[in-house]
Amino acid sequence: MHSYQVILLAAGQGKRMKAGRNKQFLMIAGTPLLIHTLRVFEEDSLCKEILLVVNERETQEINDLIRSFQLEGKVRFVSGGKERQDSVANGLSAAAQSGPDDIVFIHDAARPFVMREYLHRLSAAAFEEGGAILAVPVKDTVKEVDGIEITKTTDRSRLWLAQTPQAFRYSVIAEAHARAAQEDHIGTDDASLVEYIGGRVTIVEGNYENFKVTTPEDMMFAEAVIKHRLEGGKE
Ligand SMILES: Nc1ccn([C@@H]2O[C@H](COP(=O)(O)OP(=O)(O)OP(=O)(O)O)[C@@H](O)[C@H]2O)c(=O)n1
Ligand SMILES: C[C@](O)(CO)[C@H](O)COP(=O)(O)O
Repeated sequence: MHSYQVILLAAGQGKRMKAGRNKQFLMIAGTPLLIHTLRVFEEDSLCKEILLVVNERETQEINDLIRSFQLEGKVRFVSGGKERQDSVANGLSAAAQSGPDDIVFIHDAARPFVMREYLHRLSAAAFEEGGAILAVPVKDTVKEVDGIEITKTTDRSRLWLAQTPQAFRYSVIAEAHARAAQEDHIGTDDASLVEYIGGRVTIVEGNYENFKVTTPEDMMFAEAVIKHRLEGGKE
């Protein structure tokens, strides 16, 4: 079992949620979204430290929130950046004392339902392979389109939906972000930056409950997951 640090990303604006504020503060079953996610890592004995990346303007509010839930034990605050990739880069800078083979997780705080068993599988895979991500098989047929015209139907059997955490040996992800910054290369996830420099990233099959809370209907799905778990579904 390999311990890890997690760069927990919470410095976005939640624009697609249309809530007028950072979605991390929105309540799911009476508890803020961010607290649900923080709790997972606070309670995981393999998690050594939570590098919580936040918008500087929200630091005090988030710090007060964390203390009110007594979840400050492993948290170290990091300032977020303009884009998600910038926030990750700031998190990596804060983790710079890590050894080259230390495992770093990068996780969207907007994914509150990741389960501990998957975190442990991911850590082992990242240690063995250098990089690993949670992902789930596509369930729908996926089309490429031009405007409204379908130009291609992709081979679904080879398509997976990337989730987070995405886990890497520190040296691997640090090099990938350094090269991306040097070459102004932007990726929508961190695995793509490792792929960009020819690095190996593997898949650990996760589950569909680990979705990213992004748009208003996701709040309904989130409430349903909590209800299912309270009624005895697996934690
Ligand atoms: N500059 C940014 C942008 C995003 N994130 C974080 O990255 C995660 C995934 O991003 P997303 O779901 O897109 O969140 P937002 O950027 O807040 O959403 P939107 O794009 O709708 O504004 C979120 O937990 C978000 O807080 C971040 O830390 N720093
Ligand atoms: C990293 C990610 O969650 C993998 O699916 C996704 O790419 C984040 O996208 P976002 O637009 O920054 O939420």
